[in-house]
Amino acid sequence: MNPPEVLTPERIDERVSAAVDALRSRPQISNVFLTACGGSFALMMPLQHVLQSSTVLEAHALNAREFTTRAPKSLGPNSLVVLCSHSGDTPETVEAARFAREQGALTIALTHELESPLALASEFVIGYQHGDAKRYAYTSAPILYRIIHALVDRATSSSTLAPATDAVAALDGIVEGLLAAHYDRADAWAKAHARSGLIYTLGSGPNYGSAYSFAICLLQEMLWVHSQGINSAEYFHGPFEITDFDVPFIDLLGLGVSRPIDERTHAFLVTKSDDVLTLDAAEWDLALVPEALRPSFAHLVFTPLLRLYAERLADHRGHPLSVRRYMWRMEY
Ligand SMILES: N[C@@H]1[C@@H](O)[C@H](O)[C@@H](COP(=O)(O)O)O[C@@H]1O
Repeated sequence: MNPPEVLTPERIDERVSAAVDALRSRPQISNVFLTACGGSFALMMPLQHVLQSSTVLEAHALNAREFTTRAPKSLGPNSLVVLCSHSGDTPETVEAARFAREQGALTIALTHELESPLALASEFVIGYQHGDAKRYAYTSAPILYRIIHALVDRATSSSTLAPATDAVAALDGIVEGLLAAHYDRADAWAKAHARSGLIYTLGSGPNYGSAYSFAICLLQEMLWVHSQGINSAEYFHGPFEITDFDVPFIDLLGLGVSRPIDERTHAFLVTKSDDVLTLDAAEWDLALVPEALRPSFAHLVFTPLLRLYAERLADHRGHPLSVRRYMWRMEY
């Protein structure tokens, strides 16, 4: 059997350049809507963080159905709408692209399926790599990261796209090194949690999306484990009351301005739960990533690292990540 066809880096880079040129030449961009569903929506959360913390652009990360239902009054020809759908046929995301174009917004969509309804509905379409033959640098999240830095540069007259692109080029080495280093730990954690019915995930700032997608996509959707992705900044405002010695948590510790949020939560958590898996970005070798970018870059590492833990969990539970009860199997 032939290996599945993978889009080449050159082809992806061409599409990224076309989208970057389009957002550079747009006469005005005053707001940005980052919209998708599920795991693809989670990819938008760190982008909103980058835009809000470094530009005066109004930036909104919204589920695609929320986006079309709210029909933001500020959406129009001065808007950029960034969409993502792996399949390219999630109806809510396709409808969001159509709606955005009707309002005159510039639409840039990422999808793995270049002939899909989303690709046809969007003005600029960028494909990405996926599956065993992928390079992490050419998967969806790092491509979005590059595009958002082009927008930061436009909005602030800075030059972050080149260092962000260089940082992304280092992603494969960073992720592969960490996957090898974490394999035994992930396997032991997964074996210990082969019967766990519930696992919470915690993260904040640009890493909240990684915690959220791990909870809703990997644990709930794919492994049928009860979960919630809790923003560490919200932990003391309700969720900490369920903490107990035998309640499992995965706690993501990020970098930069969000780290004190994570550290405060972590310090409390480990005194009350004996079952905390801590993944700490401060332990990684990020020498090839400029220091200023490391806080927002970390999510590009957390997501594939968490996937290793899910894959080991799937193996120990005898529950492949591909199994669904309802999704894609019936009308809903
Ligand atoms: N884990 C995700 C889900 O969260 C999402 O609802 C669905 C549609 O996603 P997409 O629009 O990216 O194809 O598929 C994936 O399995």
